[in-house]
Amino acid sequence: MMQTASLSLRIRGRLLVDALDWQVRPGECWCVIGRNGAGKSTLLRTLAGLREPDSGCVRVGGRELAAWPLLELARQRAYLPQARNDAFGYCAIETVLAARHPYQDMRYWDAEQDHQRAYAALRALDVEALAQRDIRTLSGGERQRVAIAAALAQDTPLLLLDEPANALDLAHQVGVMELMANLCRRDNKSIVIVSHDLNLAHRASTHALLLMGDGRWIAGEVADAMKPPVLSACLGYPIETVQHGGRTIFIPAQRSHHD
Ligand SMILES: Nc1ncnc2c1ncn2[C@@H]1O[C@H](COP(=O)(O)OP(=O)(O)OP(=O)(O)O)[C@@H](O)[C@H]1O
Repeated sequence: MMQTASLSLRIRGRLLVDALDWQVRPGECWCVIGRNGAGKSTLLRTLAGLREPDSGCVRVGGRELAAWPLLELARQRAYLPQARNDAFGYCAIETVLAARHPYQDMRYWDAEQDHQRAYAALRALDVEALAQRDIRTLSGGERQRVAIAAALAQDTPLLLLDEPANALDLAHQVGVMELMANLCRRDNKSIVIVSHDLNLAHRASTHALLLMGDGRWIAGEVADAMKPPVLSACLGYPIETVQHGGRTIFIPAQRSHHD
């Protein structure tokens, strides 16, 4: 369970998020939606504990972020940043094994289990065959999948993912989002995903948090929060939905030539 209480975020005097009171419960998959610069990545970094709130607080498991010893916090939440500088000369399996570090001081744990978890994560992201490859020789999408595998291998109840489907081909975009939805449903994980793809987000999420860019925010179940009028206001472009095969598809409205 993750909670924010009166969380406000500011950058250079600009209010990004104003007094956010929000709860992410086990089994919930939240997508975070907003325009470029609305504050999505800033929010995720704050939730991960990598940035101080400007006011208010973030609690994980009922305890304020700052009160968690780092190693213990690393067993609570995994964070996939939007951009990475992949380390020099490491192969894929080593980067995923590094995510097991928070468990290595635990006596009941052994290296064999770490290997199993790491390989299972690579398998879940369809990159097991690349385990021995130098990270820098991987394609952008392959590297992104290895990074997601590392977040998964960290084996935390809370996952914070900044645009995980970035650079992925269509099949892997769908696959990754389905994997996340399943982790919520099956394993009761809490997941927060920043996404610019409304259709992918809608398909995988139970809830949505809309950042309006001026501090205002809207949080709720997808059926309520992802309605065209609010989404259009949030993204600054008219959005329509069509129903297709029982699914809701979001499309940018056609503007006439006279607009
Ligand atoms: N270190 C920084 N110094 C100055 N301004 C910053 C810094 N980090 C972020 N910003 C600004 O804060 C705002 C929010 O940035 P943020 O990365 O959170 O947006 P975002 O919603 O994730 O955008 P995008 O959709 O482009 O990823 C932007 O206007 C950005 O330029």
